[in-house]
Amino acid sequence: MSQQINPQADGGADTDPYDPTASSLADTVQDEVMAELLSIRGSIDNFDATLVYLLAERFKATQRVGHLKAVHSLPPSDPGREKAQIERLRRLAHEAHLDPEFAEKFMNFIISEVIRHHNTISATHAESGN
Ligand SMILES: O=C(O)C(=O)C[C@]1(C(=O)O)C=C[C@@H](O)C=C1
Repeated sequence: MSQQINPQADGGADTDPYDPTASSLADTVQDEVMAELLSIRGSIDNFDATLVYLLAERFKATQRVGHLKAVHSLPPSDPGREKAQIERLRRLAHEAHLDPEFAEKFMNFIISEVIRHHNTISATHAESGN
């Protein structure tokens, strides 16, 4: 349960400097409490790794959109699409008992980064003379 997903992500080399037991609490917490904390943290580590892989895949897809938009001289942002995405994600968040305000802020944070990437791709494309 507390095992990492994809423990061979470094190609199998035994060089991962990550210490899943790193903590500033060791001296202040009972052993049993620390054991339970570490067990829960094992799950948190797996969720965080999954989030990173999910975000990497999402950014791969949006990079493709960025190239398509640059080639066809389309604007980086699409407010109509964003409005629909945010409304949908707020609904999903509500169903999932996640704070819809947080879901919206998180989505807007990601989209603003995507638009920054789109602008970079567009500028590079323009420099290369279309
Ligand atoms: O679908 C697009 O047109 C995108 O550029 C992707 C994306 C997104 O990250 O989902 C980003 C910017 C747009 O304003 C809308 C959506």
